[in-house]
Amino acid sequence: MYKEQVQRRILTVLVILSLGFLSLEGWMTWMRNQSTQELVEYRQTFLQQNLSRMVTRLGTTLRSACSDYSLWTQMQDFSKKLDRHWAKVNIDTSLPEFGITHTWIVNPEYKTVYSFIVDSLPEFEQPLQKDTLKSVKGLNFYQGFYRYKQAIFELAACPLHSSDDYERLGEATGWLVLAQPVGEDYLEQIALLTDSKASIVFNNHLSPSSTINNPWNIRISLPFRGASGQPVAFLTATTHLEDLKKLYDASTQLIIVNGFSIICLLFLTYFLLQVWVLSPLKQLTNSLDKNTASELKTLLSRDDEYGRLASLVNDFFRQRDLLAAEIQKRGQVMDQLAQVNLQLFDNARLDELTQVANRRRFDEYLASAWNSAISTGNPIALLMIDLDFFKRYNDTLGHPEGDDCLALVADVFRNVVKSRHDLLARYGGEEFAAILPLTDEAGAKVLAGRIIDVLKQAEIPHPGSEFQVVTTSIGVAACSPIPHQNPEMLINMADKALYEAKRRGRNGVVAFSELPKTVDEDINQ
Ligand SMILES: Nc1nc2c(ncn2[C@@H]2O[C@H](COP(=O)(O)OP(=O)(O)OP(=O)(O)O)[C@@H](O)[C@H]2O)c(=O)[nH]1
Repeated sequence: MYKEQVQRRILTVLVILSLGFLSLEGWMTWMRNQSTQELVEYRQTFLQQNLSRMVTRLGTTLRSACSDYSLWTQMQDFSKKLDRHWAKVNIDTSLPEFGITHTWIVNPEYKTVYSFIVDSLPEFEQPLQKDTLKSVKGLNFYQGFYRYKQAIFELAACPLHSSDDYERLGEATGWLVLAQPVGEDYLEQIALLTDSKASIVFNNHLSPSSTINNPWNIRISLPFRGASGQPVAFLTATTHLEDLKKLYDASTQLIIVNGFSIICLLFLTYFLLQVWVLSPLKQLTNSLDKNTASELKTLLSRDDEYGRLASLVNDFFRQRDLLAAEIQKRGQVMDQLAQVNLQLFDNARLDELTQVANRRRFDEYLASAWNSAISTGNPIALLMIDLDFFKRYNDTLGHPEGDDCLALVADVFRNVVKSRHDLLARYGGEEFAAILPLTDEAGAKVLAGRIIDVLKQAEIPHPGSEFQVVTTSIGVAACSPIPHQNPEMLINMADKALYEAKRRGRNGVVAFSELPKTVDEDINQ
């Protein structure tokens, strides 16, 4: 089974691209956060610096204004005008691009307020006069006395205008409010003057703070210090970074849309690769796997590289089929040739007249059976079969009849010598031989006797023979050969026995073992 490497590689590339793009997205997000953070910090710093500058300038100017403060006028009007929101005064300064709002907050709990104002306030005993506190160096001041948590405060409020000394801060409108605790008696004096007992709950009090209460709303408070260096008021500025927030949200959206688009793009890429590359590739490999061109049908109609490839594979299959048919045909021819060869081989080892094995086949088979007997230790026997008075047969009946007789006798012998291991051969002329592997002398003698009997029963007429029918004499020899002995020995033994059978009157069987001892010695010499 092969591995689908192409698909795996494409997926790997797509995964790497995804990771790359996601890293890019991460980097973009980080950069966005970083630059936003820098902008926020920049604005914060700017705000802080600006506030510091304002506090310094306001302090200087107020100090100078308060030093000229000599008349208490419009007290009653001011008291009436004050509402409970007086303590929180908005100053719209010149930072429109940042949308900064400043808020002055007076903290009555700071006793130092008094120490700041005391240098510049007139004596309390000084009679208050109307319309004298209208303007001091371009600044209008109002004053009131109020009660807060059992304490009484004197409050000075300074409206801020764009035309005043803070014009460098831009359009500045609102109030600066300062406070100092005062005694009951002082209040009573004022009440007498104003004919009213004013009191107000300082409920809009805010604690000074310097926080960024959310990323898009910076609030900074700076202390407004009195002569002794203690904070007497706080200038609070807030800026709403809506523009930055919009930018931030837009970039977030962009990053999300980008990420989504990239993922969609990668999926689309994979889909297209699947359709254009992998699917036809699979068809091709399937076709080659299944070893058939049937899978190539749809590919063959294409006019691109896959169509060409499919056509080449198709050609390859066709040529392979042709080649296979050719190989099969040649195989058949080879089989036929082998059969002919076998036939030729057999023919070369067949006696034409009698259709039994010829002398060459006899020699080959005897050698092979002999070696096999040596290696297995089994016995092997040999019959030498010689027709009796055959010269006379030829002489009386003619040579052609002699041939027919030999063929007839061979048929008779073949019916007797028919064991799978035995071989009947024409040894030469009118002499036959039978090689009998795995047979000892006794067994061989039995078979030889049967040959004699069957031939006699065949009753082939032989006018020249004293038996009147064709008969044969058989010499039998058998042994269990050992290495270095050769089959000629067995032939000689059978020959000797045959000679003895002839000598004893023919038409009979003589075994080599029946011969006198001297013959045996001759053979072994
Ligand atoms: N027709 C024919 N005769 C053959 C053939 N081969 C050998 N002969 C004859 O067989 C005869 C053998 O004669 P001999 O060797 O004298 O032996 P015999 O006449 O059979 O006498 P004994 O063997 O002693 O019984 C010869 O006359 C050969 O010509 C053959 O193929 N065809």
